[in-house]
Amino acid sequence: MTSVAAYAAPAAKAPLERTTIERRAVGEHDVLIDIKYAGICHSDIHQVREGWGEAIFPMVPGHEIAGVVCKAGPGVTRFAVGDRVGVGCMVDSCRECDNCRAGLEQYCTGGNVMTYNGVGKDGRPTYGGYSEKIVVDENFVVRVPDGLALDEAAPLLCAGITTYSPLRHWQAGPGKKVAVVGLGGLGHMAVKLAHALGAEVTVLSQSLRKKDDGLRLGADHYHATSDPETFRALAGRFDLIVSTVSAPLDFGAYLSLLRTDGALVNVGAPEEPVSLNLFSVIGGRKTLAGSSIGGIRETQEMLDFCAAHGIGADIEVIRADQVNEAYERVLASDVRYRFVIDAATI
Ligand SMILES: NC(=O)c1ccc[n+]([C@@H]2O[C@H](COP(=O)([O-])OP(=O)(O)OC[C@H]3O[C@@H](n4cnc5c(N)ncnc54)[C@H](O)[C@@H]3O)[C@@H](O)[C@H]2O)c1
Ligand SMILES: [Zn+2]
Repeated sequence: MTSVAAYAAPAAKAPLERTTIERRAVGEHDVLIDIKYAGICHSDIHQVREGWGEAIFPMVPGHEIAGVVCKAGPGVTRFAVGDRVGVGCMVDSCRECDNCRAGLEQYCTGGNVMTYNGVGKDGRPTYGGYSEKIVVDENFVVRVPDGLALDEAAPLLCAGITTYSPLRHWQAGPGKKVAVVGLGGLGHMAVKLAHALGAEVTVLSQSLRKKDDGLRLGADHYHATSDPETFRALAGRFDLIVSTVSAPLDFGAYLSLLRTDGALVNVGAPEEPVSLNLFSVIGGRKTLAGSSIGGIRETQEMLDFCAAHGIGADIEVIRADQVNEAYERVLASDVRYRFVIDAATI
């Protein structure tokens, strides 16, 4: 066991504070990662506040981890000391179910191990990326390509893969009209990725406040959802809508923007249920779907795609002692577009 410094919430809704946690000894197939940067995802805030239900405390959040391998177990074959690597939302899975075998570890039916707020195969709680070091099985570690800076790469490990996976699955590309709802951490990555995949991209944001940013990120069009005219003008327009909003939405209104056979894929994870008049999917044979992060193989594919297209996240690097303030700013939609903790300040 190794003691490392970390930022943890001691109880639900409590501010995060500096503390010390134990990391397991580096096993046969493990790597020890010197964490350089950890992104702040809205999911961290949902969980620290127990918005998704009972959670495990103390909680060290953080599932957008970028760092450098500083030790490798004797059985490690894919990584060596000095390699630049990333870890996302999962650190293990059953590895035997159909989904794991298909590279869809995020849909593991045997129980996967989340990077934090989970229980590891050793029976101990898992602690995430707001810490100096982490020990992870090499099968749940991905390589950060040389062209990507580690600070801009960290958010790709969740915000990047969560938007890349549905864009690929629903075949965003040339000739497709894609809308992105919400321009936060996930939303700004969805815009960059959909644009790089060749789709025509529209941002649907509450106001026009971030319009210049949206166009710079790669959007072709930008509309305010607070303006009822938006829903009249864009009715029946899109092949695919990706909603990244962290609060409940009127999905019926957004479904009306799809063309026949279009799909609205929700990746936002609001704390409250939503209701829907099912006539919104019956007319036009529409799909309302969800999607969770992405598998390990697809996460590597996404990082390679980002490196090939020069895509990183737009970030604001902060000191670890600014984390509570950053949470308030995320909740107030005051982030452009991801806070990233400099782990050297932990
Ligand atoms: N499905 C997954 O695998 C997965 C992965 C990561 C995050 N999430 C969830 O996705 C959500 C977004 O995460 P994030 O880190 O991007 O959060 P964020 O706070 O950075 O972004 C959310 C954005 O939605 C905007 N918004 C809020 N209400 C809106 C509305 N009515 N219309 C349009 N925009 C609105 C906010 O202003 C903000 O820009 C969270 O609920 C998070 O838990 C899901
Ligand atoms: Zn996340």
